[in-house]
Amino acid sequence: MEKGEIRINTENIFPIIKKAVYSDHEIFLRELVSNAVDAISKRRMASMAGDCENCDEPQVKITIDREKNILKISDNGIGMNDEEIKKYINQVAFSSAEEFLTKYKKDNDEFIGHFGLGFYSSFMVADKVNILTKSAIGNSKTFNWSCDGSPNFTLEESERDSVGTDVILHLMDEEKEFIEPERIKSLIKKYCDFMPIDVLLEGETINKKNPPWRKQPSELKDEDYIELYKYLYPFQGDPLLWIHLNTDYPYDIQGILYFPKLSGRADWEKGEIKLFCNQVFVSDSIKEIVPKYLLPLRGVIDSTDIPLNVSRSALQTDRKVRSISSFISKKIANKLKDLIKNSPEFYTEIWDSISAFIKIGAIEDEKFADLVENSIIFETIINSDKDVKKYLDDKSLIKSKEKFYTTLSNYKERNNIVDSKKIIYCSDVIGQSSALKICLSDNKEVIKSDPLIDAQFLPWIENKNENYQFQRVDSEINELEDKDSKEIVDKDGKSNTDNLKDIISKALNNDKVTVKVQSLNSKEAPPAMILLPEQMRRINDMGAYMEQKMPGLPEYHVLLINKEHPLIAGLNKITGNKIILDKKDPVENPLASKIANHVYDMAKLSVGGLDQEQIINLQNNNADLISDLLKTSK
Ligand SMILES: Nc1ncnc2c1ncn2[C@@H]1O[C@H](COP(=O)(O)OP(=O)(O)OP(=O)(O)O)[C@@H](O)[C@H]1O
Repeated sequence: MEKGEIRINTENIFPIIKKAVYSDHEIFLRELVSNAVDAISKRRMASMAGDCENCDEPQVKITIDREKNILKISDNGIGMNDEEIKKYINQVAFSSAEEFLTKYKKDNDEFIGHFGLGFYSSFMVADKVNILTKSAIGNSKTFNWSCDGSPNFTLEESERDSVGTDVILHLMDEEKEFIEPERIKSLIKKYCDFMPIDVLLEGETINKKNPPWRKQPSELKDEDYIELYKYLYPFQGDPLLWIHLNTDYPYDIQGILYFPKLSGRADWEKGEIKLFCNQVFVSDSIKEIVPKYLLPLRGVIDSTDIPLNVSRSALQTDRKVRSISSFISKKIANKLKDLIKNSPEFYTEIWDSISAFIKIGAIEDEKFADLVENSIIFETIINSDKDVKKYLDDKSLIKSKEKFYTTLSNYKERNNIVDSKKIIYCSDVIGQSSALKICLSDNKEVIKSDPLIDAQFLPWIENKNENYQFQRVDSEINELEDKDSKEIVDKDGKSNTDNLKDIISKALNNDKVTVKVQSLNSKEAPPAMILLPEQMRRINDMGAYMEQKMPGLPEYHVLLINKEHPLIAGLNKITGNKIILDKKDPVENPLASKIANHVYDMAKLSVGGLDQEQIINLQNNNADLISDLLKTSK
């Protein structure tokens, strides 16, 4: 058996390291400034252990020499001696981070660089790079390392006034954009804003410092949170609410997440949270750090615990990332709990804007679902004319701007719902108004559902918890029977109800429509209504959803005839003699047939079940019917 060591041909691997690892040329600046910041942290760490002097004023300076086409990044950090240059610079993929952490026994890793590759991104923009460096430790000399992008370097003694490092980039002709102060200024803003250290360009500090998310929430006012949001996301209006993440256990995570005020559809794909590592901007398009349903959130997450890949433009998707992501969703769930408990009115004001996030989150993530169970609310419609005081005093209702809101469990408790009794909901106050009025006059409480998201969310709740059953307000109407109303029975034993059913069924001549006759004692009840039995309607809705169209009126439906209504009573009367006697063809009475069809069309019209052509027909038939009625009323 032969054993050996795999070797890498530097000539071939060098171009890969220089070009392939990083996608964007501009990130060389982020890498070099991060190295400078790390060097300053290392110097501070070493000085605390008494190994060197700390610098008075840590800073990173960027200088441009237009004539010579040189960009210089200088720091007053720890610097390097010749041995360290050979170890950390000449050996690719060798970082000093671990050694520092071990040597100075630091548990919390505050360094940005770990892979030992970042420095080489400078060869994406420069055809020659010099490092002029003087170590802070011992009485070190200054060294000048130079490399033209080939695997060959030179290292010689040199001069530098003080401790620290200059990285000198001789820019390629095609990368001359990086000699423009405005370009560098915008890169400093992008990558160095909120760094703990001043980054100067031509003597002027360019970066914003003191990130608010590093402060204690008690030190910040609402205005501070809003100001940061507006700085990060200009022209976006104020955020709805924010969550200040500020923990060191189990993860070191600082940050502020905002629920934006979204106009139109939420962008569920984009991911606009800015990721920082130790106050150094890493990326604004990292998606894995929050669960997918929270992607429309904005703001900042700053953590050294997030495992970045080499290019720092993506995450290593591992258990830790998943665990951080569920930690963040837990924090959000806790914030919602806190708001509903302590600021219920404010919560109802923002609820419409955040409910889609929360409901989709619950559907997608079981743990989140359990956490937000009692933070999911519905506007609820009650017949407050009857006993306003009772409702106003009811602690299980949230009152806000003349509206009432409830959680589902409170609804159940308030309405004494056990076993088979269902939660009644209304998805369209106008389209379902007849049924809604009847329910309210029967003292039922009706929750308002969102026609889009709840079409998915309510069946999901039923599936998850068999104690919850929902029924749309127009799926069936309880008989509001007038106890005194007497049924007249003819010689064949047929009642008014049977006769009406016969007459109308014959007149409609449509076996997909089930005619049901009931007494609806409510004053609000119309002569007839379309009812859509719950399961039948859901199947229809689902079909429409699959075909991506609006669910229309299902072919199969129930026509509920209210025999208490004067119109129906009248219909009964005019057919009383003729039709019941004439068993062969009960709709021989053309007026009765026209009235029955009119009643049906009006019921369909009120649920939006007539198309344009049918509406025109309705107008013609109406005119016809009224003419007939006028003839008979001479
Ligand atoms: N400005 C500097 N001052 C002092 N040491 C530096 C400086 N720049 C680089 N070094 C040393 O060179 C090493 C390699 O740097 P490089 O940027 O290639 O990788 P890194 O920063 O350690 O890791 P990463 O690839 O994750 O950025 C660093 O770990 C550090 O020891």
